[in-house]
Amino acid sequence: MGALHAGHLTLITEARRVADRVAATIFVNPLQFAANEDLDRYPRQEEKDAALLEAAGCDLLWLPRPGEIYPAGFSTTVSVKGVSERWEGEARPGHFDGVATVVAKLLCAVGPDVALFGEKDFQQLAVIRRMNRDLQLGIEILGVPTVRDDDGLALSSRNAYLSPDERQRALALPWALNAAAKRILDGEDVGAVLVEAREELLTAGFSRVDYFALVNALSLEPLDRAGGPMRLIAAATIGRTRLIDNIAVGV
Ligand SMILES: Nc1ncnc2c1ncn2[C@@H]1O[C@H](COP(=O)(O)OP(=O)(O)OP(=O)(O)O)[C@@H](O)[C@H]1O
Ligand SMILES: CC(C)(CO)[C@@H](O)C(=O)[O-]
Ligand code: BAL
Repeated sequence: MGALHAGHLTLITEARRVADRVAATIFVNPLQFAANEDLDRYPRQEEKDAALLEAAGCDLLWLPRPGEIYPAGFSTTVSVKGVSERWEGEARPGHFDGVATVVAKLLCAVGPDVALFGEKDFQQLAVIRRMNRDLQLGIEILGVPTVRDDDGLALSSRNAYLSPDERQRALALPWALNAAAKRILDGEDVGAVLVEAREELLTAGFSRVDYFALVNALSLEPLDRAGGPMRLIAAATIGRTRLIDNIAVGV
């Protein structure tokens, strides 16, 4: 969606390692924003982004206009059930329909062999993998580990909304995830760890925690005790900014 940072550029670097030619799209997709969300203020800097992509080794940039993607009369929705329903799906109703619809269109238009997405949007990656399998698009979907600032905050275009004070307080999110992961691996009660993590975020200055959950890393189903491939996922709001983050638990 643009306003590129080192996380996005890592997708290009990784793509270069696995493919001869690399294409990127920048499209702030209206379909995945609810009416009360930040579509209008989402940062846009297309010329700077184009230069960053070129320097990172991207061969082709497609910047579609909304009317190219959604011409008059557009009537199709791609809706992935199951894995999209909880967490972001609950907090942002309709969001994953918007994501799946646009990603299906972008992938069909570009026709890549491989497509790379960031693990920062962990549930989004799971939704796209499911769609790719269900629609038999035959694309190899690769997840790229989250790129963080030196102090641990996951890079996100939305970090630009944070005041210096909020930016400092936002560190509580990766800290709470890391602390909770250690405690779960140490065998502490999962329910108690998750409740305390929410409290830590509220104490640090987050006004709202949409979820702080231990999930199966493949199905995104909630876990009330440790076992199998595990991921901690969280979404919380500080000031006017909603941040998401996640980490692997174990391995
Ligand atoms: N810190 C990061 N590390 C790795 N990949 C990332 C990171 N941030 C975003 N990405 C990936 O880049 C792609 C484009 O994401 P998008 O344009 O929504 O950026 P974003 O920085 O996540 O923005 P926002 O936080 O505002 O949603 C997605 O596949 C996303 O998962
Ligand atoms: C996958 C995506 C490009 C769909 O608009 C967007 O949600 C993103 O950038 O993460
Ligand atoms: N980074 C996922 C896209 C969104 O938040 O709308």
